[in-house]
Amino acid sequence: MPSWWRKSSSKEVKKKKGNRESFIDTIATIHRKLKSSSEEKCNGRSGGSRRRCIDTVSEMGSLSRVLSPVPSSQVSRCPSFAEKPHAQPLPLPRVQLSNIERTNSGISVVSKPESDRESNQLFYLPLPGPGCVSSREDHTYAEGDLATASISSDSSIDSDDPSDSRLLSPMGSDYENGNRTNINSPSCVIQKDPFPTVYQKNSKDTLKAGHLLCNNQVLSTSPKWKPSSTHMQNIQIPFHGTLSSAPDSSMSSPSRSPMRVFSVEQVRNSSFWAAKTYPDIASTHCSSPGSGQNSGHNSVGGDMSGQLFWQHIRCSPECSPIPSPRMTSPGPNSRIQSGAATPLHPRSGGPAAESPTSRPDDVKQKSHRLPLPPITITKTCPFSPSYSATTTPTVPRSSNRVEHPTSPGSQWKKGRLLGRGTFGHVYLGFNSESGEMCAMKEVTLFADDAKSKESAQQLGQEIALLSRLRHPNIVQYYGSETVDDKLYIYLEYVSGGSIYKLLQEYGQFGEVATRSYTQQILSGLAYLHTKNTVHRDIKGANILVDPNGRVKLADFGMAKHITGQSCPLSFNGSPYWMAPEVIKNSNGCNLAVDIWSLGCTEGKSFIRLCLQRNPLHRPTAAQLLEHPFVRNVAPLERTISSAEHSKGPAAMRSQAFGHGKNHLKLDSEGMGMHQSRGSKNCFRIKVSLLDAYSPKNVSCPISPIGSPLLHSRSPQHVTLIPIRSSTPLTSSSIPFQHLKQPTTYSLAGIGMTQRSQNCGFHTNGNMPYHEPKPDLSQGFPQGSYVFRDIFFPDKCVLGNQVGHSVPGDPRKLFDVQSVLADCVSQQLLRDHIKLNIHGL
Ligand SMILES: Nc1ncnc2c1ncn2[C@@H]1O[C@H](COP(=O)(O)OP(=O)(O)OP(=O)(O)O)[C@@H](O)[C@H]1O
Repeated sequence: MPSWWRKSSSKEVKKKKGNRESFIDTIATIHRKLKSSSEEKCNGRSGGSRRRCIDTVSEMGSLSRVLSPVPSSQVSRCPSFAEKPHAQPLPLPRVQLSNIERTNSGISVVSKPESDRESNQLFYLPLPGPGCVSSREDHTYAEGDLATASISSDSSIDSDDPSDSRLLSPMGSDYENGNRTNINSPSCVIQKDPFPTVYQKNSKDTLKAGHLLCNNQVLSTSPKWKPSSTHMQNIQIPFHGTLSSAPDSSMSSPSRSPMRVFSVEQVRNSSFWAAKTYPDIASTHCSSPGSGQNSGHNSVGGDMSGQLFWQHIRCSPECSPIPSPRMTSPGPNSRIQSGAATPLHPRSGGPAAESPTSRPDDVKQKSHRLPLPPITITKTCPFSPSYSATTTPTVPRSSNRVEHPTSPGSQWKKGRLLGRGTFGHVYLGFNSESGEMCAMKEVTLFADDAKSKESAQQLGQEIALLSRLRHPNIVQYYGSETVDDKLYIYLEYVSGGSIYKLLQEYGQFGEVATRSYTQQILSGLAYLHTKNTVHRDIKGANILVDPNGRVKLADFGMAKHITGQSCPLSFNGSPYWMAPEVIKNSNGCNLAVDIWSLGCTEGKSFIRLCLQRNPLHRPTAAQLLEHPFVRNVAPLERTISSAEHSKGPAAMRSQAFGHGKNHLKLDSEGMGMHQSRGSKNCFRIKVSLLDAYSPKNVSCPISPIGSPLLHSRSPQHVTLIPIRSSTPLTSSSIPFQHLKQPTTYSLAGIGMTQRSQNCGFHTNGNMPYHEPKPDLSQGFPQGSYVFRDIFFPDKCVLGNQVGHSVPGDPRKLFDVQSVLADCVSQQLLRDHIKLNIHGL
């Protein structure tokens, strides 16, 4: 070999190694900071606070331990197992035990230096230690864990990849699917704060931590929920071959989706990416063996020519005219290449395997196999490279489950691919010991990527934020760990997939679902905002649904904790959901940006409330929870449960009405305005959409999930005609203050003939309404759609009276208000509505 070549190669190796270390340093620094923060809290406490501190540390997620800045200490703790009299071997088959060493450290996996990787190594599988026991006392919302951990029998891949079902032009697809901005596209925007402050670390510390991490190769987090067993050990399992524990895709790098808005630096480098040659890609087929899955976000198969070819023939919604140089996902042909061997990434160091429990010669089984007992798995693939990745100390614990698992050796095994995101793939994780499931977000950390560090920062930010959140409408964070060059984030498994996917597969939602989802999203947002955290990427693809209809906000990669009134100006998120102030860089980011995004994502009923250009005019999430569209919405799961015990279809319809408190009353009163079928005592209200009177100057961003109510097929027909507006429409926005204006909507019913004195009210018994007097020449009078009763349910309108008192049965009027509110909500969904009531 020529000397110049050797020199060059040496430099290259050093460079790559340096990049790798630098990248891992970033992760390490993030984890160290989290740990440091936790330790500071701990040190500031004493006595009885100690336990609480431990809990806090545990609850903060494994991140603080995984990426401890002092990994050496963690490592040193591993052998201490011998000193622990309570240390007991795991109930694993003998064939395993011979190769397993245990420690009592709560620290997870530690592997040998890279130089030893080709030999049979011992590395520690993460098992929680006694000191990591979490009381989980404040796990208020843990009840949802089991509900969401249902097993999906669908062997196919659940992908939310918008590219799956669309043949769109790059721009068009981007627009319709709302994917994040393509850094290479003309519409790309600039992120002003590419590096969150919290992750701007001291370089020395970073280097130190990173070095240790590199030496150890594998570090894992402490579990968010740690088993309370007193026999927590780590296991050392001989390692054969590569440590690529989840080498499903050799191209899984933490690169971003082309549709995501990123930093200035990224944008600047876009030309670099566009012009760059991609030896890694060219030399590597991007396939996801066994995935059988829809194409990934930014996936194109194989080398660059393959990418271009695919884009030409398919134009994935996330495809950019300029293919992303950092394609992280298997190509679209991965579906038909299911089971095909995955070529190695030049640095993957070993053969890829889709599943850690898979045999290399049984690819199909890799992606579709059922969870097998540990002994079976072990015999099949006792120490496969990917086996380590599926082991984690992280054990989700719900309040209604045993806190002391019989076996402390809970191990996550990577299962089928659930979806692909910007940073990597998400797999189903199964704990064959406990039977639990989780979602494993896997990110390959290739340090030769100039942007990997930033990717790590973003992931670290997501981890840091998620670890502090606990709410039934937010995907629960379980923990994270770094295994070799892969980062795993363990999350609550939400088996229903995203709203986006559900809409794609099943079409529009009914009103009950829409209202329920909206209400739950708002609940999650309200909680999030109380934490001064803004999600910044609310959209259908990031809202998951469990089998019981419970909604979970997910993907906090763009989330940010803000201090003060607003966070530093940044441009993150998905353009078509972005609030105007974000786009205009006028006010930076604030909590209100999520409200705007919500208006773009759910139904249309909130659109005029949410999509107000002035963020100060937007109602808060808490205020929107009082909107009749979501107020009193019964949880879907409760509705289903109640329906099972109902006496007949009428009761079920009543249940399905959505007003948990009122639907029975409505039914008995014959006021089931949303029931147009079968209820003799009901009247129907029909809605017609007149495009000719569509509102003017109304910002109406296209949602990738569409509007469930725009093309309603629901038999529920509601018609309202706005007759007047106390606030003449002068702009596209409706100041929130105007919501306090008197009600000026209309609802005509049978026999409603009594006209009010000053508002054009008509009454029919207890049924208030307004005479429809649409000023069509003015367009849609938006102001008339916002009325006090929506937000002030205690102030009822009866006849021409506005007050708190409710003559007769208060529930009746409340029902009426609910009905009216529903109608107005419907009214908000349409550009123009025509009254057409049919009495029965
Ligand atoms: N907790 C979960 N349960 C079930 N499926 C999940 C879960 N988290 C993610 N997924 C699936 O994986 C896909 C990608 O996940 P996610 O969006 O979090 O990744 P990402 O890298 O942050 O993507 P992006 O930032 O581009 O939206 C989701 O669309 C969903 O299909």
